[in-house]
Amino acid sequence: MTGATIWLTGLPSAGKTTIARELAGKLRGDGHRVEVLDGDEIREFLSAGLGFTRGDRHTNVQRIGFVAELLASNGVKALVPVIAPYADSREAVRKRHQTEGTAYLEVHVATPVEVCSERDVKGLYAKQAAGEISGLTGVDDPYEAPESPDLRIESHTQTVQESAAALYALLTERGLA
Ligand SMILES: Nc1ncnc2c1ncn2[C@@H]1O[C@H](COP(=O)(O)OS(=O)(=O)O)[C@@H](OP(=O)(O)O)[C@H]1O
Ligand SMILES: Nc1ncnc2c1ncn2[C@@H]1O[C@H](COP(=O)(O)OP(=O)(O)O)[C@@H](O)[C@H]1O
Repeated sequence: MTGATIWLTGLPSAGKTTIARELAGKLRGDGHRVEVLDGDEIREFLSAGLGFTRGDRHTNVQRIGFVAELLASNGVKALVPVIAPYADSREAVRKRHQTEGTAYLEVHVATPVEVCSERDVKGLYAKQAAGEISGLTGVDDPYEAPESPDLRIESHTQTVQESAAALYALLTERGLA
C-alpha cells in the first residue's frame, strides 16, 4: 500500500490528536499500516530535552518529519498531530518528502483560540492565564497558520467523526485510501 505523511497542525486543544486517532482506527479497519507520531510521546523520547523556543520547536519538527518520511516511504500512513507553529519548519518537511518522492498532506485543524482555550484539554490555557507558564502557542507565542493547506478542518463546527471523515475523503481523492 502507498505510504503517506499526514501532518495535522494547529493550536493546543484544536483536535489534532483526536482526529488522528479517529482516522487511524478507520484506516486500520481498511487494512492500512498506520503510526500516530504523537507530539507528547515524541517529546518524551526522540525529542527529550527540547523545550518550546523557536529553535527547539524547529528541531523537534524536523526530527518528526524525518521519522514520518521513513515510515511513509515504507508503506505506512504516518499521522502527525504536532503543532508545528512555524511555516518554514513545515515547508522544510514538505520539501524533504518531495525530494524523496513521498506523499505529504498538510491539514490545518483550524479551531479558533477561544474554542481551544475553552476546551483546554491539558489545562495549559488556564496555567498561562494564571501566569504559571508563558510561551503558549497561539496566546503569547506565534502560530503561523498555513496559507494553503491540503485541507482545513473547522473542528468547532462538526463532530470528531465528521472531521475524520473529511480527511478520509481527501485521502481517497488522492488515491491514498
Ligand atoms: N508553551 C507551550 N506551547 C505549546 N505547547 C505546549 C507548551 N508547553 C507544553 N505544551 C504541550 O506540548 C505539546 C506541543 O508539543 P509539539 O511537539 O506538538 O509542539 S511543537 O510543534 O514543537 O511546537 C502540546 O500538545 P497538544 O496540546 O497536543 O498540541 C502541549 O500539550
Ligand atoms: N470535530 C472535532 N475534532 C476533534 N476534536 C474535537 C472535535 N469536536 C470536539 N473535539 C474535542 O476537542 C478536544 C481536542 O483535544 P486534542 O485532540 O487533545 O487536541 P490537540 O491534540 O490538538 O491538542 C477533545 O476533547 C475532543 O473531543
